[in-house]
Amino acid sequence: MTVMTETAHGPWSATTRFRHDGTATVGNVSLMEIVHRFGTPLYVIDETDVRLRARAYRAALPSAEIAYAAKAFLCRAMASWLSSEGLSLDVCSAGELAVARSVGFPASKIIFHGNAKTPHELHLAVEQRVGRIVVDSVDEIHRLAALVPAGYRQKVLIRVIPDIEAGESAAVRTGGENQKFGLSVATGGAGDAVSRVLRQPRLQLVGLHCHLGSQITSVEPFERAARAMIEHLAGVWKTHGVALPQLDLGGGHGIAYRPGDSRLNLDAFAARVTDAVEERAAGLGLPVPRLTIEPGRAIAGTAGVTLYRVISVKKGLGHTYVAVDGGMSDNPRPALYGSRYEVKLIGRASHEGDREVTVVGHHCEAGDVIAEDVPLPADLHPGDVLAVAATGAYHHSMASTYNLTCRPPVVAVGQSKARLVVRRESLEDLTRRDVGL
Ligand SMILES: Cc1ncc(COP(=O)(O)O)c(C=O)c1O
Ligand SMILES: N[C@@H](CCCC[NH3+])C(=O)O
Repeated sequence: MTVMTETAHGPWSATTRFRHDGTATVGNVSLMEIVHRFGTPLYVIDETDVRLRARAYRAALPSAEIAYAAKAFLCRAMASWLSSEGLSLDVCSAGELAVARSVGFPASKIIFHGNAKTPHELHLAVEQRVGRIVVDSVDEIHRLAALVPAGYRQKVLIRVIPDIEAGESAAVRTGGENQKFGLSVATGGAGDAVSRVLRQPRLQLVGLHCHLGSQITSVEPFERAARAMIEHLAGVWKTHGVALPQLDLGGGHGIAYRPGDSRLNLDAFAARVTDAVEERAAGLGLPVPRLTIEPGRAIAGTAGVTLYRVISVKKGLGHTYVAVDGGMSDNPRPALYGSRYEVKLIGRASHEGDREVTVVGHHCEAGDVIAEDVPLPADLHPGDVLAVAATGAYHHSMASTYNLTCRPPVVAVGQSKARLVVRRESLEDLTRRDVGL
């Protein structure tokens, strides 16, 4: 008898497969076997998918620097995969820096971001000789310069507000005026920062940075940003006689969360953004800068799957609620951004038709929803296991201990084996962190 195999893709990782008998595998490893070994809720991360995406970026933009945005998801395993794939790393906290450095991620390939880096973070960044620090305020310039020892010059980029906004929801659009990131060209703040950095003998300005927002599925705003940023680089050249060699266009590349969702087309992005940079630079007689891009979600997102156990199925007046053993503490995105997900029953076949249900979490909050109005088999019952797609980015990294819930572990799958890379938080972790009464 042949067992029908559906190749998954869409929002699922490159090696995810579903069979009609209910078997689901990632990298040839059964997800139910992972559940039996490590319990639920649990994040699975497909190492092959991460590596394939890292390679796709390097192949599409061979002369650019690809700096993975660690905020999407970072653990020591992830940092070592990215390092071995030759990527650079965008970090925005001492914690991300520490995890990356703990596996020997080269400091020279680390870019340190943040709108309010603490003095301690700046100190660590300089002490560890990170490749570049992205200046995000005028206040930061003298604070940073004072930390740089004699005989050393810290390379910096300046984050400029491109005044181009894009992204899934207002909460993740960061390229416009009147938000906390970057320096405004319109107010003269960006120009002032350039002059101040150029006057600091211990700082070396190597380029400009911008970031539009996140979960952007159209190339057009990136093309516009590329042209605008080349104009700003030309402005620096005209005013100060310095042709800055680098242009960092940030991240924000969108992925599909559900079948049929659009996502950013990487090849179109590469071709059109490269053309926009080259054409505009040629038009202004400016040397073409080297591009850096900082994709986070587009590298980690589809590599992740969250597995939950169903605790109860409750029929309400309108909706049927399927409650699982996780929720907004492992996935706050529906509550924060109204994000929608693809959910599948795994581990058994169902011959019942689907009905629309709302998958909710176990937290003490009405907005604790994982997936609203999703089709799932009508005979779903407690004990069933559900898989939620595309949870590799901004899930583990945004997890909380709300209701004093233990954060789930991360299990990596690679070379046909599953291994624990981040352990499950324990009740002892939660009680021992309190040090006084
Ligand atoms: C400066 C910067 N770079 C890169 C990213 C990564 O974004 P994404 O995961 O959407 O690619 C972000 C977050 O939006 C960011 O703020
Ligand atoms: N946390 C957001 C993305 C923010 C990107 C960081 N600037 C999300 O889950 O979609």
